[in-house]
Amino acid sequence: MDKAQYKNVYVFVEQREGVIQNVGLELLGKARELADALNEKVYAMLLGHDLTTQAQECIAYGADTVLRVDAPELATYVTEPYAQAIYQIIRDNKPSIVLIGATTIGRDLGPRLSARVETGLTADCTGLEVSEERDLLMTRPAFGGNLMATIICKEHRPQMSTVRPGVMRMGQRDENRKGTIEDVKINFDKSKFRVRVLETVKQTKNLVDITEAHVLISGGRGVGNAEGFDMLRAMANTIGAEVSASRAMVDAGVLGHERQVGQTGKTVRPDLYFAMGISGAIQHLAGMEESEYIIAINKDKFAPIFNVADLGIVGDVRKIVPLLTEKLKR
Ligand SMILES: Cc1cc2nc3c(=O)[nH]c(=O)nc-3n(C[C@H](O)[C@H](O)[C@H](O)COP(=O)(O)OP(=O)(O)OC[C@H]3O[C@@H](n4cnc5c(N)ncnc54)[C@H](O)[C@@H]3O)c2cc1C
Repeated sequence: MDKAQYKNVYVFVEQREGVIQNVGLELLGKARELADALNEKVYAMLLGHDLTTQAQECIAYGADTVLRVDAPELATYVTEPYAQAIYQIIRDNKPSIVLIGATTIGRDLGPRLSARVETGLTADCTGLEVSEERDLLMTRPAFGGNLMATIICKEHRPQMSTVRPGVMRMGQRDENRKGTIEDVKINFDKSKFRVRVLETVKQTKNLVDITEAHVLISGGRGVGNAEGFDMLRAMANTIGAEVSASRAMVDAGVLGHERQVGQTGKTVRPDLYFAMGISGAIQHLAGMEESEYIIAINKDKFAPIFNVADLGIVGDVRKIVPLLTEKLKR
């Protein structure tokens, strides 16, 4: 493989019902950094049907060129048409780097594409950088989060990576940024289409998205039980916060998995994160240490959570939280 033929950073910008998912914009920000370091360009791959202003959004968030594929086959996500479309783009353009959000869609699409273009894929990266040799250094937790592994795709191109939502910081939106939009036509091989979407049924249960919350009050084993979480909810209600939890409390059935913070839960980056009775295991920290401001309450002054906290309170959450809630109400 002649690596010199491959250049530029490509991002799969996921949209659902026409709405660009934040992870796509976060990846455009990271792609901008990588492309600037390599002196290359950022390409957004935007797939869907009846697309309107989404391509301009991609430019505002850092894309130099948007490759827009607007086709009825791409109206809703189905693996084969999406994989065929991106495969054709990769084959025809030879990108050096391809970034995909580790959403349910990205986790389905990424491996299929990497197999098709015969390259490697590093999943769930938490850090991406360019080495002096211009290779992509893809860092991700390994061995249950106990160490960080940096992986290089030395012999193949493109270098492919998935990144979970919330891990990279979204760049500043600049509506005056200039870029180009190219409409790409895909020659679909419909004989390979094995799946047809007959109906989409929306989840009726109102699931919160803790990654969108500005303030999160997270409880761990130190909060104890459902009653302890009622106390956290009362505090959350006074300041318009959301409640989340460590895995220990999700495994205990106190909160649903959609509210779990950490390596096997969600990665969050709120303005303010309360860690209540959470020890600060590495798998928990992996999901919240990038929060703007962290307040930890723990009765053990040696708890590792205090290493990442901006403000630490050594004491009993069950005593402190009601007092804090009263003060906040006032
Ligand atoms: C592969 C793998 C993936 C994992 N993924 C995740 C993940 O996504 N998210 C996650 O959170 N964990 C995850 N874990 C589990 C993680 O290792 C820890 O076991 C878990 O985070 C511990 O939760 P905790 O802090 O609530 O409980 P503990 O570690 O038991 O800590 C409880 C803390 O509460 C304090 N405390 C007790 N009583 C009080 C009180 N009255 N007032 C104040 N403080 C009190 C204690 O001092 C202690 O520090 C994962 C583990 C593995 C192996």
